This record gives sequence, C-alpha cells and structure tokens, in this order.
Amino acid sequence: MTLRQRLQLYFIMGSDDCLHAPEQVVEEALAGGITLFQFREKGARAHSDTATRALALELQQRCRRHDVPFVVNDDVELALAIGADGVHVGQQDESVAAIRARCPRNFIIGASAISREEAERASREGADYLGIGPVLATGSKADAERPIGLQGLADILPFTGGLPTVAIGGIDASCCARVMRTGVDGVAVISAISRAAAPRQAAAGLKSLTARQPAD
Ligand SMILES: Cc1ncc(COP(=O)(O)OP(=O)(O)O)c(N)n1
Ligand SMILES: Cc1nc(C(=O)O)sc1CCOP(=O)(O)O
Ligand SMILES: [Mg+2]
Repeated sequence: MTLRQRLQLYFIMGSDDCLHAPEQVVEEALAGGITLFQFREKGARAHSDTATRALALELQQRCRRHDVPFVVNDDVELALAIGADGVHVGQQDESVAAIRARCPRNFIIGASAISREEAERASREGADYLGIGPVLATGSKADAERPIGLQGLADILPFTGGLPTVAIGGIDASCCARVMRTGVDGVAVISAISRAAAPRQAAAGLKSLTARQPAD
C-alpha cells in the first residue's frame, strides 16, 4: 500500500483522548480498518515519560500485528528510539528539513499546514505528506487555530506540490464524504473514534465513507 493509500483513515490518539483504555481503543480502531496510526500523548492526563514510552511500545506492537504504520507526534527522539515508522511535526516543532537530515531514508515525515505558504514550505523541505487543518472546529487540540472550512482546504490543495494530503480537525461521519470530495487522500481523526461508544464500528463507518470509488 502506498503512503497516499495509507492516509485514507488516519487515527490519532493519546491516553487523554480515550473514554476507555488506550490499548483497547487502538485494538478496536485497528479491527475497524484504520490505515495509519499516530501516537499523540498530550493533554492534562498525558502519561509521564516512562509510561509514555511503555504505552508507545505497546500500541506499536498492536499496529505491527495489523500491518498499520505507527507514527509518533512531535517527539522525534522517541520515534527513533523505538523504531517507529515516522513522525508528525507542526509549525512549533523541529523542522522537516532538520529531521530529514538525521533520520533513516524510509522514515515517514508528516507536516501540518494551515495555509498555502506552510504547504509549499513543507513540500520544499521534504515532507512525505501534509495534514491540513483545522478544517472544522475541534475540541481535541487546545491551541488549535481558527478553522479554515472546506473551501479553505480546497484552496490549499493546488499548492501541496503533489504530496499526499489528509484533512484534520472536527471531522466525523457527518461531514466525511464532503471532506473527501475536496480531493484530499484521507481524513485524520481523534474524537470520532477515540470518544465513540463503539470505536470499532466508528472506524469501520469512516472507512467506508473514505473509500474511493473507481470513478473518483
Ligand atoms: C495528521 C496531522 N495533522 C496535523 C497535526 C497537528 O500537528 P501540530 O500542529 O504539531 O499540533 P500537535 O498535534 O502537535 O498538537 C497532527 N498531529 N497530525
Ligand atoms: C491534532 C490536531 N491537529 C489539528 C490541526 O488542525 O493541525 S486539529 C487536531 C485535533 C483533531 O481532533 P478531532 O478529530 O477530535 O477534531
Ligand atoms: Mg506538533
């Protein structure tokens, strides 16, 4: 599967995001068909460093068993130390160029963009994919910027240098199909799966809503 295909249903999660045990939520999300996972241990109830590493290793094992790549948010050192498949960084994090210079060749580097300029820079610096948003209002990121909306998302897409893209921020089953019609390769979600009463069914529902039809 190509990275573009891997972005179809990108689940992001840390212990602070979950209604149930994180291991259980990830297991259900994997069973429901997520195609990429990002470990994002942030927030008031986030684990200590030691517990974070232990949880990362546990979740990584589960992703491996389902052949789903495991990406770490922000923490390049943790990602390299545990042999993660990649890292996702935003504008406040280490630059894509600096990470590219010190990481293995096949290491996935994802970058956030909320504007044409940020998308162009990330592409120039060697990012492998872009997370574009917030598209809609989100309750999962305390310092999120103002949402750009579906039109804002569509306006950025011509300036991604052909990189694979994923939309993020406030996406759930009610808007997923509309988001996909902008032309992104997939959606990245936290709460639509992590706070669902039944994460497996939630993931499976999103998976079918993000599936490309042959004519697309
Ligand atoms: C796929 C994806 N897109 C965007 C983000 C946001 O990254 P960032 O702006 O660095 O914010 P934090 O997630 O670090 O709070 C993401 N994590 N994943
Ligand atoms: C982690 C993150 N990054 C965003 C960005 O726009 O860069 S929005 C976001 C939170 C996404 O969570 P939910 O699916 O619950 O809205
Ligand atoms: Mg970050």
